[in-house]
Amino acid sequence: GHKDRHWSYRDMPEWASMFPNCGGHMQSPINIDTAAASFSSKLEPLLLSGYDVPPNETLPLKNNGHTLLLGLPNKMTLSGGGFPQPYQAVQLHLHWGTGHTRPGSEHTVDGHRYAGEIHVVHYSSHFDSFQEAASEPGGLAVLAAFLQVGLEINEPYQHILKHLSDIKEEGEETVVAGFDVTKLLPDNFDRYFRYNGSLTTPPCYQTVNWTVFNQTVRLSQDQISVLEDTLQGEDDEPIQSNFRLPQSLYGRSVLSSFH
Ligand SMILES: NS(=O)(=O)c1c(F)c(F)c(SCCc2ccc(C(=O)O)cc2)c(F)c1NC1CCCCCCC1
Ligand SMILES: [Zn+2]
Repeated sequence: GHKDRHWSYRDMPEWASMFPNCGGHMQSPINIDTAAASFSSKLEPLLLSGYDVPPNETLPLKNNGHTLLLGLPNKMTLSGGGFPQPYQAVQLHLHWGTGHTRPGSEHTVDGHRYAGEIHVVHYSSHFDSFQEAASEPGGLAVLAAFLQVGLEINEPYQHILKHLSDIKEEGEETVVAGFDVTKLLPDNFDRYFRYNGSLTTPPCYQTVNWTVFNQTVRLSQDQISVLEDTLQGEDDEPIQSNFRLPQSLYGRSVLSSFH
């Protein structure tokens, strides 16, 4: 109910009654209709600096009951990309499906749902904190890339996935050695979709500048299965299909940085 403000993907229809933003008209995720996307020459290549975290530094990795959260140093800066100002990283997390039969990306492209999706969450460097930025339009920026099943093991993802058995239970936390976080993203920073939307879970703040890479990331089937079968959330239920359904555009347009 209202007081405990706790939510789950099962009670997605109730989110708007507990968190008013979730019922707004600029919600995420969305289905990206590639034919309806309009090219914008303002969408220059993304510039990521400070993402190569030295191995002698550690990053916190937490099972927060909804996903795996990797805490990021806010020296990691996102700029270029037609952004009005630079953004600083907060955390990254993943969304996935169930039993490699039901895929779990949040965004879909021409109705296609991918196996999973990575989100790197940032806040505008105009503000001193995530919370402050979260209440301003464009205050937040999330980089999203689709995870697909490929034939090879993805070593950079293994750097995180190898720790999941240590944080099976909700609330458990461990640390991973610093590494180049850009290696979790596609290598083409020039081709992406752009639209204004929201966080995809409560509190659903409608202040997110979304960037969805056109190129996907490939993980092995085993790696996707580790993601789907390891972490447990509330009452030891496995965390699976932790994605929100697509939201209406209500007239919003999706831009693309490429023809
Ligand atoms: N796709 S998304 O970016 O909206 C998103 C999700 F879909 C998410 F599912 C999540 S996880 C749920 C929110 C949450 C819960 C607990 C903790 C903690 O114990 O530290 C942290 C966060 C999640 F953390 C995020 N990103 C968060 C959104 C809400 C809270 C503010 C933190 C940064 C962005
Ligand atoms: Zn997310």
